[in-house]
Amino acid sequence: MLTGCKVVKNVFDSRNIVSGSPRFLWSEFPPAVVEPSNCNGTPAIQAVPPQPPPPPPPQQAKPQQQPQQQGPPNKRTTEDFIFGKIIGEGSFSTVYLTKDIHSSREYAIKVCEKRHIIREKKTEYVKRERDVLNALSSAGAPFFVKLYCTFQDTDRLYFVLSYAKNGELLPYINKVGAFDKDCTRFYAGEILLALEYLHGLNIIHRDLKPENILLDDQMHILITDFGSAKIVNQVETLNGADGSNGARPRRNSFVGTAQYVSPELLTDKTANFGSDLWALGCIIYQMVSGLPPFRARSEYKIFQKILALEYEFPDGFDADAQDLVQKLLVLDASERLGAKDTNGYLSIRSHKLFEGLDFENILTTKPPTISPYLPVPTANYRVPDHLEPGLNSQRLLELDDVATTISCSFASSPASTTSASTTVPTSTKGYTYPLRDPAVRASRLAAQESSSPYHQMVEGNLILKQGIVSKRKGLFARRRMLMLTEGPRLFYADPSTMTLKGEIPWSSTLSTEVRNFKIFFVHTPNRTYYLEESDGYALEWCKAIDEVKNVYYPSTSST
Ligand SMILES: Nc1ncnc2c1ncn2[C@@H]1O[C@H](COP(=O)(O)OP(=O)(O)OP(=O)(O)O)[C@@H](O)[C@H]1O
Repeated sequence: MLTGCKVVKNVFDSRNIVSGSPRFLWSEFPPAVVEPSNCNGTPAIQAVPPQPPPPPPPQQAKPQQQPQQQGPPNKRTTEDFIFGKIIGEGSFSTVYLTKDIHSSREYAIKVCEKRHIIREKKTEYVKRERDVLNALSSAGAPFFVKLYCTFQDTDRLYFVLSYAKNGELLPYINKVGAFDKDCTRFYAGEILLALEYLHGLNIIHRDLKPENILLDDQMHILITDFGSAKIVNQVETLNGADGSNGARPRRNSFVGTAQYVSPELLTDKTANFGSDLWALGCIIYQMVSGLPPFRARSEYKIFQKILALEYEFPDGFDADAQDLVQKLLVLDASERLGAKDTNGYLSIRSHKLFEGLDFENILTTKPPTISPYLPVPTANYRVPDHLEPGLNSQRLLELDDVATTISCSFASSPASTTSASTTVPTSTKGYTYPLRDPAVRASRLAAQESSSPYHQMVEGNLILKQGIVSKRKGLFARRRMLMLTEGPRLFYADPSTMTLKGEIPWSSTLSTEVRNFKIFFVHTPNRTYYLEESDGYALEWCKAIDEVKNVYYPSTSST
């Protein structure tokens, strides 16, 4: 069993951590997490008789109606906070951004409906989350969401938590596709230190995944979701005598986290500290490659792959990261790297992947900007010096027309994106986009309808440019037919199965970036699409997309 992390504790004890000193903040609130029963004399969670539909979410407190106080009250209520936007929703909770009216500090308040908790039998889950957060917050643990206090009213429980301003880690991985090595090193390092700390307090998280790793305003991690956690004092088993044992009943119902579950949880229904290290291995793999290592269409198949240790490293996977992942994704938990360390995870810390990372000062280190990992191009890129393959003269004429029309730079408002008939903006100068002659456009549309197998997939819009590209997510690439149409729309389909796979969402902020002759990016607010055109026509794609953008979003286009 892995215990103790003296080195880490010493480091952390010596500083004020993350967003403000926990001691200072605690002094503003009840000195320890207030047991709900202390707040207003009623038990934390109790059965309530059936009632009318639950009341609406907490209303904004009205500071001006508050009685004058000498500092904040000892017992908190919703009146002490201004409730702002919803920042997240769990299966039985809603998380609000709030502001403490006394200190003006921002907090995330997790609101749980008691009736829902009881109906869903989540009482143990909620209690465990409170207990673990309390233990961590009392210890002043960095890298974790802090629980400042809890309170309740008749219908709800309230957890006042530190606000992780930058949300979850997962969208950051998805946005860039895969982290570069600096980012992987940094975030893997912080997660490792968090686990050292957690395990040093004899707590196993048991549900570590990128969705449960939040980011504060400085982009340092704040781990959350301790409903599945376990404070270890004896044998850690998920299956207690009563069949519930306080653990989330997930043996047959892993909710979206099957990818990170350790083999021992599947075989023995036991979790140990090494189970979190397994999850760390999965997360490092995902940061480097873009996807978790064990993937399949069903949970059952994912479990089979986990038990068979069936996963692969895609081309371009960093060698140091690969070595560490291989040492963490080991079926026998006692053989995982770090499992035999008695003084923190020193063997993991000294792994080559972490070379150069200043663990001791990581909290005061500015996290690296999250940047995509760009595999070194392997092929020779040539400057295209002839016409685009596959384009016949008819198609070229179409593009000519598009370019001519666009160069008129008429002022049209962004069109709706539903169908060809409604998406053709009319120029104020008498031109019709995309072809000057509506009759020509109509005949090309008719030709497309009768000859293009993609006509339905693009919802009947006229295809302005299409071609095979490799669409990458991290280190994984898929062959796709990319189609730029009126609308504007950017569809992609699987050319072998002839199925529509998705669409790159257009908005005024969509932009392109050419990386080299083959590789280009399409940036959208939530994701950067990494596309590779194997014949070297990346620039042509960007030009076409930019030109179409000029037409539909003339005021936001830079050219
Ligand atoms: N302290 C916080 N700061 C910022 N966002 C948060 C915070 N806590 C939770 N969230 C956001 O709210 C969402 C819901 O969180 P919550 O803890 O209620 O549920 P969950 O753990 O994601 O789901 P479940 O309880 O069903 O497993 C999270 O996914 C997260 O994005």
